[in-house]
Amino acid sequence: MEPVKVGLLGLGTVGGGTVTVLSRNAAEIARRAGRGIEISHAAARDYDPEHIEGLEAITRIGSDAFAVVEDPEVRIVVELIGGYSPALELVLKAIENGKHVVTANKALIARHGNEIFAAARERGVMVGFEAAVAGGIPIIKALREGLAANHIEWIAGIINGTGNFILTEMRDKGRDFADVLAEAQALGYAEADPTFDVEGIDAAHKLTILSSLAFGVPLQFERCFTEGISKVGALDVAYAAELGYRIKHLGITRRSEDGIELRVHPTLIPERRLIANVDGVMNAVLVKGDAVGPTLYYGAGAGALPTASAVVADLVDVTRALTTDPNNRVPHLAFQPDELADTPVMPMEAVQTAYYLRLAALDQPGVMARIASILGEQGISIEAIKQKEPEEGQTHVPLVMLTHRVVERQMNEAIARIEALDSVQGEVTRIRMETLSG
Ligand SMILES: NC(=O)C1=CN([C@@H]2O[C@H](COP(=O)(O)OP(=O)(O)OC[C@H]3O[C@@H](n4cnc5c(N)ncnc54)[C@H](O)[C@@H]3O)[C@@H](O)[C@H]2O)C=CC1
Ligand SMILES: N[C@@H](CC=O)C(=O)O
Ligand code: NA
Repeated sequence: MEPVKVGLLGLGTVGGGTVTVLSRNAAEIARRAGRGIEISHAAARDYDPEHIEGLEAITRIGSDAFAVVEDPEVRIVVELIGGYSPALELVLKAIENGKHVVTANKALIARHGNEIFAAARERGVMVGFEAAVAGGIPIIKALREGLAANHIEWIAGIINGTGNFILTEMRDKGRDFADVLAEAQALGYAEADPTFDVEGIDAAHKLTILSSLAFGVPLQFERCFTEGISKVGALDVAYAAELGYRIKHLGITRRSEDGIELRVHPTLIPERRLIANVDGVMNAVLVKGDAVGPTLYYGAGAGALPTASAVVADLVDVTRALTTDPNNRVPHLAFQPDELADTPVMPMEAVQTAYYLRLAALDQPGVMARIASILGEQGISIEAIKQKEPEEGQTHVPLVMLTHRVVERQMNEAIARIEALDSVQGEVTRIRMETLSG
């Protein structure tokens, strides 16, 4: 059978990796897919021909991405340019032209996926996006197919490689934040706008996708609570370690009677958990299903070849399913499109977690009692409290507390009241905690 013809948009980190994987493993991929998969037309604004293995196999390379989606020979368009525009217009045009799409663009799927999947359904084409979440880890496949028997209860994941790389290097080598971020950018891990990585926006895009796949709800990126890692300091990392915890940037989505939690924030987790020991650019996703129990998926979350592994796996899937009845394909969001539920996403104020708190207070009789009574009045019980040595020349001493679980609204109130005390200096640092056991 004739090889299936692919149009490739973008020849950067992931585009280059995709060319390489398709060329290196061409024979094995064809044995799996039932026919060869070849890039017949590529477009990129700029690329480095010296460093892309397999580039010579591409018949036509230009700079006009719209020419690729209009190319009648192309059956599958692979979008690897990133961003919202013109990626959205290109993907919609490809679908309109009856082409299948594969993309690694989580920003696009999280914000425009509902529209894209509706258009694809209408036209009877497939949209693959395995590379969009946790890079090379086949987590979308796992949720859509492998765990299809389960009522999924919650997911917690380290889903941004750049952020995990930064936290790991800062903790293990005492390196400076900006210096590690520059290295992540040089290695091709970071987003075009790296604030997406450090402020949790990229993780929120991915979590939005995971939540929809797990609970059968439409994509609702705008409802995701997002807090980044830029304020995580060396002091809190060290205090957390003394207490037996690691700080990880987690995406957490949980379903309960009250709705769906959808939140990305730095989180203290017990250091004995496997996921607490996932370091560097590696990602890990913990999924709790009612039948299977907890399952953990681990692998490289960013980088050329790991991400290309997911892009090419989607190409194989699409190739295998080219002739199938569109109604019998695996639904984009795991649940049949007419079966999506309208379970609400809970406001962060209504979410319950335990907390790590750090504050600076005057070392005087009665101060600790006052703080404890404010917490008590808000229904917050303290699990552990430690008074640290004051820094050289400081009048206030650091106090570190771990609390039991409480609704965020109560904690906001308690923090506001503690910060208003004359005996307390500056702001209270708060980091949410999860045991990830239930
Ligand atoms: N770098 C990584 O490790 C991962 C990236 N992704 C996603 O993959 C996508 C691509 O990311 P990278 O490869 O890192 O980006 P990149 O910046 O390395 O490459 C982008 C490529 O697209 C081209 N391009 C941009 N705008 C264009 C336009 N209007 N017309 C034609 N060409 C255009 C550029 O010239 C370049 O060749 C993004 O959506 C990103 O979020 C997903 C997982 C991992
Ligand atoms: N910038 C992202 C790339 C992969 O999705 C990350 O660092 O995880
Ligand atoms: Na993936």
